[in-house]
Amino acid sequence: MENNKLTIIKIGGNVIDNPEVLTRFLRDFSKLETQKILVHGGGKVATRLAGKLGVESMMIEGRRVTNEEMLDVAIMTYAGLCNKKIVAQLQGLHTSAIGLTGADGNSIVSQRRENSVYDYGFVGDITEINSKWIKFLLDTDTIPVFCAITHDQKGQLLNTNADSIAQSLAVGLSSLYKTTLIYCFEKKGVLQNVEDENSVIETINYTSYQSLKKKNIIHSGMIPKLDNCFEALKQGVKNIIISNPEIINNPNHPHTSITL
Ligand SMILES: Nc1ncnc2c1ncn2[C@@H]1O[C@H](COP(=O)(O)OP(=O)(O)O)[C@@H](O)[C@H]1O
Ligand SMILES: CC(=O)N[C@@H](CCC(=O)OP(=O)(O)O)C(=O)O
Repeated sequence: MENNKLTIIKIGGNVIDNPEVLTRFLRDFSKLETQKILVHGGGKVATRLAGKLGVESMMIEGRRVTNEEMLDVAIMTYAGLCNKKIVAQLQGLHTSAIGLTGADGNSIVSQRRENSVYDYGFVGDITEINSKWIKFLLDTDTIPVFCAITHDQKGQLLNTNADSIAQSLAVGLSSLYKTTLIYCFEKKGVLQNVEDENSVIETINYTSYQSLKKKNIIHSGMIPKLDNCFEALKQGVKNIIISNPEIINNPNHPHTSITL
């Protein structure tokens, strides 16, 4: 185990929602020979369960509007169903994993988003990462598995985008570890043409990002993801990759590297 290297991987809803892809990913993830943290979303699962419970889903600019009922659905889905299934599979792979919300161990503190044009409800923006406690877990060979729920230190849980959680963890831990941040989703990387899997853009810097956005080559969920990448780079994270889960056991697999 390389103790000064840390790999933070975020998996999106389309990976979580496909049991075969998830199982294969977790098997490869468990074999990674660096320290590691897993962050997962599950937006698609939450939307589906909310529908079954008669709770309407609304997204604005890639973020879920979260009223009290939707917050309950988010907590049940992310902190319960998705998180515990992943942790159980990791235990089955003989790794020691612990499933966490930001409230557990006071690991991720956020504040309710107030100064926005829209009222997102119970949505939190991250203000602090408890790096010392997370390092303690890593030092005892425990793999933290974070879901998309944080807390405000006043007793309130908040829904927080999983891409932002991965970004903040990478920023908070990059002074302690040589940190690599990998966003895994269903495509091989950021694509020149979303319909063509083989059009992976190898490198994106801030200038090319602006131009790709203007041409609408990059849109919807990819915009907040890349905003998170550039924020992480600005705050000292050195290595950021976007690809699909196959990147974990094959570094030569196509992927997009994000640079400043
Ligand atoms: N140029 C692009 N290359 C790849 N995906 C893109 C691009 N532009 C927009 N997208 C969209 O971004 C989505 C990924 O964002 P999101 O759904 O938030 O990811 P995640 O599954 O990690 O939560 C893809 O499903 C795709 O539809
Ligand atoms: C505030 C906000 O938008 N939270 C997200 C958290 C889940 C998430 O990020 O899931 P994916 O990574 O699968 O999209 C949501 O409820 O959809």
